[in-house]
Amino acid sequence: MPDPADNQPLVIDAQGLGRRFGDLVAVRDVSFQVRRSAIFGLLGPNGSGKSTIIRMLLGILPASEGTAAVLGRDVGLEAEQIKRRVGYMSQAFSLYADLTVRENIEFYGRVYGLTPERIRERLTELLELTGIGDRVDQLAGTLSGGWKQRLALACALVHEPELLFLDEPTAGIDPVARRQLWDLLYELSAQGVTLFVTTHYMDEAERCTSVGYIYLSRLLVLGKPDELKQLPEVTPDDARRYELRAEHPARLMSRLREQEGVRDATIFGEAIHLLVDQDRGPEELLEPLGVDPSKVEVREIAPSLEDVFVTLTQRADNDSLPDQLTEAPSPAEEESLEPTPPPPTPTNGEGVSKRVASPLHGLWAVLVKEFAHIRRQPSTIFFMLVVPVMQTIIFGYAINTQIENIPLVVHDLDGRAASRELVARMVNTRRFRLVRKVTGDDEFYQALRAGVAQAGLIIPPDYSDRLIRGEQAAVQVLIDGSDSQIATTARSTAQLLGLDMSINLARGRGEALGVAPSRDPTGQGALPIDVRTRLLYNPDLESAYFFVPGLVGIILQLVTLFLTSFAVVRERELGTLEQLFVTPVSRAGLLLGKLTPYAVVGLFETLLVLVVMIYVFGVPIRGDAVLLVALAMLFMVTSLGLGLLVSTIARTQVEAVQFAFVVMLPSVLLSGFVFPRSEMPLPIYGLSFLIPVTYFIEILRGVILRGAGLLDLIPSVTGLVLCCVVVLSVSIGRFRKQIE
Ligand SMILES: Nc1ncnc2c1ncn2[C@@H]1O[C@H](COP(=O)(O)OP(=O)(O)OP(=O)(O)O)[C@@H](O)[C@H]1O
Repeated sequence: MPDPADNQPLVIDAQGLGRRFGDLVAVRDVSFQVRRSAIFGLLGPNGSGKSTIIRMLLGILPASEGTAAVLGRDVGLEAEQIKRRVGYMSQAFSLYADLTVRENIEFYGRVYGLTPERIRERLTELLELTGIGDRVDQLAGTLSGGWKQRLALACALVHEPELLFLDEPTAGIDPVARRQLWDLLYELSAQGVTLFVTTHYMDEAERCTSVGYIYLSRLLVLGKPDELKQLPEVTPDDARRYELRAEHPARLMSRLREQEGVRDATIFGEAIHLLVDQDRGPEELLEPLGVDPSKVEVREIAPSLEDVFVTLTQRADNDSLPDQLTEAPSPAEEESLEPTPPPPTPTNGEGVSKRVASPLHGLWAVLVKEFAHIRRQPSTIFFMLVVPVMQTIIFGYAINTQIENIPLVVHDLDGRAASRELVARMVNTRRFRLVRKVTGDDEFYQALRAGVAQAGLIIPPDYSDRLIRGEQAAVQVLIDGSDSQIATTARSTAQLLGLDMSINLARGRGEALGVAPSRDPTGQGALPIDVRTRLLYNPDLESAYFFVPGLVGIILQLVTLFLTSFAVVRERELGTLEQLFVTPVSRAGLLLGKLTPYAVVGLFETLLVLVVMIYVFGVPIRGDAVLLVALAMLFMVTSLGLGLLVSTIARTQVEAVQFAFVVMLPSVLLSGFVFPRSEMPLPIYGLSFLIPVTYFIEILRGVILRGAGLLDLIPSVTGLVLCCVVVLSVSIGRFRKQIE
């Protein structure tokens, strides 16, 4: 009689599905169909490919071969549309342990776009359905295994899916909880929900309307449980199946296996299932073994599903991998309910080293294990090799504490040979590098405020005239005092140069030609050239002025980078990210939702650090504080992007720390935070332009110390905007709603 269920529409249609992970074939040419309201059970031993099939059907893992349609849509092309209509309960507990039962359900309700009212209704319905109402305010992490599964089921059902995937829903829970969960599944099936369940338990397979058995990545058999039991290859016409109950079944089974006519003997609980030639009765088999038939309960039986799978597995082994698997236990044996007797304990200490434990006992074992960990974790090797090389290069090559090339702006109002010589002498000291010649005061001060120059030379219009007249000529050297190290060098170099030129002049002209020595305005004898230095912005040369603003940038980057990369990687490790991937939450929604809280935290952190800077270190903000906070936000977004980038590379939290450290190292050492960038060799100096915090430190020092405005900061702001765009595009581009 045709089964009405066969007329139901197709819900899953998989054709030739395959998936490879490198050389490993996890799923090979799997085809099957599931119709509406069915409870489809996918069985198979560990690692046979069940979870991989579910992930492909959910669209979170691309198939290497074949196609699949779920609810009439192609999983490869229309995964997002499918996600609204399916639910998924993953193998591991993947809910938020630090949220309560209610909060978890509400969260998933929101993710699926339910209105607050509908969420309230669904919460009540789901609490009732799963019976978890008493624990609604308990933290999910503190629930016992069975209750966790019910909560996971409630979350998977919040949006009333038409199709529900359950990956080993009853693994690790007690028999009563298992039964209760299955009662729930029946109820759902009666309501028209299609269920796709993977399991290891044969009794659960018996409860399914149709089952597939997957072994070594291939689907061995597919059908309704009753049909499968009638497969001719399971019980051939010339054979019979019997169940035998006797004392010591395990011992009896191995003896029976050696009997002629016995095709198969397997333990099922306390009984033995025998497949024997039709012309051999069980009594005939027991007699030669000296077993009293009256002490053995015998009955003819139909094959169970387990018999079906055991038989088919053995056939598959014989057909395809005769040598490879002859010694491996079959899956049915592994899953047999008969407890395997423990290996005999050596009573006289046989096999155990009798040597007295040395103080270094176990060292070798631990060493071997640790090397294996290191070898298997490529990020550790990268970290161990790349970081020291980076450090060595930076410390040995890039960091030069000798100060040279201080950028100099010159405002030469005289413009004649003597003034040009002064400029040339300054540059020849190699301490200064002429970056700009200006013609107006505004331009001169702007160059210093914008940080283009750290020293400025003003030569008065009468410089040459005074020298010719033998009067003292004064020039002014203005020095940016923010970096006390640079400022001190600039000041002493300028003063020494003035002295040196004066002596030469005095010697060369005054003494030799008998010209009277230079005089100062009061008519007193004086040095011919008076170099007057003045420190701007930080006249007392407080080192806090230099370091603290830079520290604000470094701290902001450190905290946001670590928090963000951890936030994403932790979810990946816990499995909650996979759970989120199967929901219709958009990539932008997921990312913004994850990053915004950290942006808010970062904003408060910025304000806090600035307050500490002003009131604890006494470094006031000379410029516009609003501009500063706005640019700090821009930097923070970049930093969050960097965190996200790290999280797309790192698989574990340990890796996240390592990668974040790799990002932080150049940020601290090459950004100009401690060591002046102008002193770095050209390639490293060029590299420092790729580091976002370089621009932010320039901005911080500009606004805080020199009162720079937006126009002064255009180069740094442009650099930061570019970094932000690049970092965000790369990290968002790399972040996929898929398991890689
Ligand atoms: N992301 C991955 N990278 C590499 N190999 C993987 C990945 N995911 C799964 N595999 C491998 O693919 C094979 C099938 O794994 P899968 O998790 O689908 O098996 P399973 O039948 O669900 O097993 P279990 O019952 O233990 O969950 C296994 O050998 C597994 O190690």
